Parts: sequence; structure tokens; C-alpha cells
Amino acid sequence: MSNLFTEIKAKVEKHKPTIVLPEGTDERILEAAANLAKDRVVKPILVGDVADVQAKAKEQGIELGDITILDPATYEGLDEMVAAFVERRKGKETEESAREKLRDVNYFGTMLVYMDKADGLVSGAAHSTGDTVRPALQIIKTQPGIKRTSGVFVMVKDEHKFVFGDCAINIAPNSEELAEIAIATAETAKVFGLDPKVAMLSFSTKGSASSMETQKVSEATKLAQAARPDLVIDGEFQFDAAFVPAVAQKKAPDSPLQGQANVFIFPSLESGNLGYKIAQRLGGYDAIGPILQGLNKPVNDLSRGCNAADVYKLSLITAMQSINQKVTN
Ligand SMILES: CC(C)(COP(=O)(O)OP(=O)(O)OC[C@H]1O[C@@H](n2cnc3c(N)ncnc32)[C@H](O)[C@@H]1OP(=O)(O)O)[C@@H](O)C(=O)NCCC(=O)NCCS
Ligand SMILES: CC(=O)OP(=O)(O)O
Repeated sequence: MSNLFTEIKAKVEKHKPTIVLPEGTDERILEAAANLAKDRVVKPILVGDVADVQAKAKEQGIELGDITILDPATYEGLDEMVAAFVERRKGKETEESAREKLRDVNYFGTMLVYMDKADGLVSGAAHSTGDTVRPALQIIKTQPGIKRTSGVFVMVKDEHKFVFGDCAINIAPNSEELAEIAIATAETAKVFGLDPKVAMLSFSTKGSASSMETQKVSEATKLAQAARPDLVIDGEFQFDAAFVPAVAQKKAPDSPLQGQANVFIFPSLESGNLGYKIAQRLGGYDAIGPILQGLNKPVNDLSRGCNAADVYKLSLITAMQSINQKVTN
């Protein structure tokens, strides 16, 4: 495990937050839950039919020990949960529709977090991002002052570390949304020990091309710089001009980034999602996330292409977010 996760583990194990893993019959989730419990870093809660979860674990040779398994169908606090859900959704759900939705493991798990029965949630190994995050957007909601949540990846290879955003949520952000994503991602990067140097990515560097797309990024750059003059944010940049000092010298010699960017903001979800997967699969980077930024409580998504180690690491990050949020609140 890289230094980054060894450090996070040391921080988290003192508190042992409770993390809900709603996909209780997925073998990667089961393996990660067993390892998290064995290493005594977080307390996992698995969701699903108890017999099914236990059978799947047995089939995989995974020892669950005393890990809690909650079944939405038999959960004794369900009436209280239904009432809290209806109240939270203020006229958007009836008791009947709430009861129906809470049969879904992601809605159920998210309500456990909302009701403080758990500190955070990690899901998405077996669900699409939409199905994973929609309950959080509706129930947990964004922090005051944050308009939209966004999803970033911490990209790690040996001691190299970068943050990529938005790779998960906002399909076609406008310039204001992109500026908000850039600022939130810079703050997330600090949590991972980076001194953020934020590049706003495009297919153009400092006006080398001009189109609606490049102007959107250039406008977002100005908005982010104006909102947070304390942060190093520049754009618009092609990836090479942001990352390779020799190319930066040629394309943007006056930029404070100097080809040293470590936070990359993609102009659209198409580019962000493709970009992280290319760095992961061709570049050999570990891609941990998507980590959702700006929510009131930590709920994080996984790629369906994840492995058990990814689930373990994202659970550690989720636990760290819950500890940090409690300190801040
Ligand atoms: C995230 C996503 C599912 C939300 O879309 P949706 O379910 O259609 O959302 P809706 O527009 O119906 O809104 C549902 C709720 O979420 C809120 N919401 C939607 N997007 C949000 C965002 N980015 N931040 C915060 N809240 C958001 C809405 O305000 C709404 O709240 P309300 O019900 O309290 O009024 C959608 O943007 C999406 O599909 N994104 C791409 C996901 C993806 O496939 N990524 C690639 C793989 S990682
Ligand atoms: C983050 C992501 O791309 O998720 P998935 O691979 O499950 O679509």
C-alpha cells in the first residue's frame, strides 16, 4: 500500500468509523469488508438478505466474523426510516413510495448515513453511478454554499499523486459550474497532502484555438481565479502544456503552473471519465473514486470495474472524510 493510504489508515483506525457497503452480495465488497474488519480500521455494515450475503461469502471462502448485515426487508427501524425519508423529501415522497424506494439497498444505506446510524457509504461496484448517487443527492444533499456535487479521482502510482475532476457527475458543466468544480477539487487535493496547482483542461492553450468550448474553460478559469485568488488555478490548457515543463515553456511561458499541475479539471464528463480510465488502464495509475465533493456527509461511488483493493481504499477515504467533517462541524 502506498504511503498515502498507510497515512490515511493510521488516522482512521483511531476512530473506526462505521461505513455502509450496500452491495452485500458482491464478492469484491465482501472481500473488502472482511479485510477492513480484520484490520480493525473501519466497522463495515453490509446490506442484503442475510442468508444470501452469508452464502455468497461462504462460496468465496470469505470469513465475515461479526460484521453487521442489515436486510431492508426485516430492518426493525424501518418505520422510523420511512418517516424520516418522507420528512426529508418534503412532499416529493408518500409513505408508500418511500417504503418502495427503501427496498433499494442504496436508498436504504444512504438513509442509514442520513440518520447517523453510519458515518459514510461506499457503493457502485454493482450499480451505475446514477443509481448509486441519486439517493445521496436527494437525501444527504450539498453543503451550504455548494450548488453541485462533483466526483473526483485520486490517481496514485508509486509516490506520484494527482487529482482529476469531474469524472463522474456533471455531464456538461457551464463555466460557473466548472469554476465551482475546480475550487472544490483544489480543496480535496489539499486533504490528500497536495499543494494544489490546478489546470483547467481544454484542447487549446491560452487561446491557441477559439470555440464555445475553449471560451467556456477560459471563462471558468477567470471565475475561479476571481473567487479564490489564494489558489493557483490557470487555463485554458492542453494536458501537455499543464504537465510537461518543456511544453509549458513553449505554449504558456508566463503561467504560474510551469508544467507542474497536479489537479486536472476536465471540461466535460466525457473527457473526465475517459481521461481517468485511460490513465488507469494505460498509464498504470491506481484510480480511487469517484469521491463525491460537497455533500453534507460522505457517500462515495465505485466503478463497476473496481477490485476489492479499490473498495478497501475508498472505504478508508470515506472514513477519513467523516472524521474531517466531524472536526469541521
Ligand atoms: C448524477 C445524475 C444521476 C443526477 O441526475 P438525475 O437523477 O437525473 O437527477 P435529477 O435531475 O432528477 O435530480 C435529482 C436530485 O438530485 C439533485 N442533483 C442533480 N444533480 C446534482 C448535482 N450535480 N449536485 C447536487 N445535486 C444534484 C437535484 O437537484 C434533485 O434534487 P431534488 O430531487 O431534491 O430536487 C446525472 O447527472 C447523471 O446521470 N450524471 C452522469 C453519471 C454517470 O453516468 N457518470 C459516468 C460514470 S462515473
Ligand atoms: C466511475 C465510473 O466510470 O463508473 P462505472 O465504470 O461504473 O460507469
